[in-house]
Amino acid sequence: MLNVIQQPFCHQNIIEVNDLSFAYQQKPVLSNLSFAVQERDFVGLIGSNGAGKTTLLKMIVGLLKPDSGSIKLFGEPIERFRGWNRIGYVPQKNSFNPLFPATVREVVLSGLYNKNKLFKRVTKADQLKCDEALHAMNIEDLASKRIGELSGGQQQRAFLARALINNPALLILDEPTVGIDAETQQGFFHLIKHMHQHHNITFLLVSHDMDWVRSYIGEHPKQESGKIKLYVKHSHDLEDCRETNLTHSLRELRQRSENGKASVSSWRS
Ligand SMILES: Nc1ncnc2c1ncn2[C@@H]1O[C@H](COP(=O)(O)OP(=O)(O)OP(=O)(O)O)[C@@H](O)[C@H]1O
Repeated sequence: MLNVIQQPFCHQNIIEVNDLSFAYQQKPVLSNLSFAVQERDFVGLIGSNGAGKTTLLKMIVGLLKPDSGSIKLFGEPIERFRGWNRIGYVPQKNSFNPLFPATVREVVLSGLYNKNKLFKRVTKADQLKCDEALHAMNIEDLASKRIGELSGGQQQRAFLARALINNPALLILDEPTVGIDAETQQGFFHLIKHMHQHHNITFLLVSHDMDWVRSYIGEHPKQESGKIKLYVKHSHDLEDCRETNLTHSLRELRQRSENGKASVSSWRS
């Protein structure tokens, strides 16, 4: 069983996994897993094929129920959690039939629909959020293409735009660079590093790219459980937390007074 990460005074745990176990038809995949992710951590989840990384992410986003143990999101037990628009999730790469009828715009807009909004009409404000997310990912020109016509890297950007449309505090990415070329991968890693360092986003990333994980997060895992290792990097030195937090509060205050809420256009800088 893992030790829970020590919490510094100024950051909240936004994911808490406690004593989690899961089996597929009696085949155990995760046993007694415990860890916490703090606001503004970048967590790399590393493990061999079949270690249970995707299964873990699916439980964290509510697609699978643990057999035992508990999950809290932003301090709320997952069973009562309603703030799903604070979480952006990009599942493992889907391969699309080129004839799949949805356009990039429709795919990105679908990030706005949770259970409550499923049948809601798309408003002008929704379209604007979509434009901003497409702009942030530099794929405005692809908006009316069918998603299946896009290259792997372009699809990845579209799914990231879908995850960003709600301006989430937490991004959960499952092997986001699989099947895309080395140059696009570098661009993608550069982008998420930038989001982590400058836009206060917390990341939970499954990746087999050990070179990148080591170079950004560090050589040594913070925790290990079963076949899963967690590499963790906070976005700034812990001793700077007090000052950094104050800056964030002021920025938030300013954003609130200027336009009510933060806009995804600030992703692009
Ligand atoms: N729907 C399912 N039904 C039965 N077994 C499953 C199902 N999904 C996954 N498994 C099994 O559970 C184990 C963990 O799978 P999971 O996809 O979580 O691993 P992973 O660490 O994400 O692997 P990879 O690195 O290959 O993506 C594997 O042995 C897999 O075969």
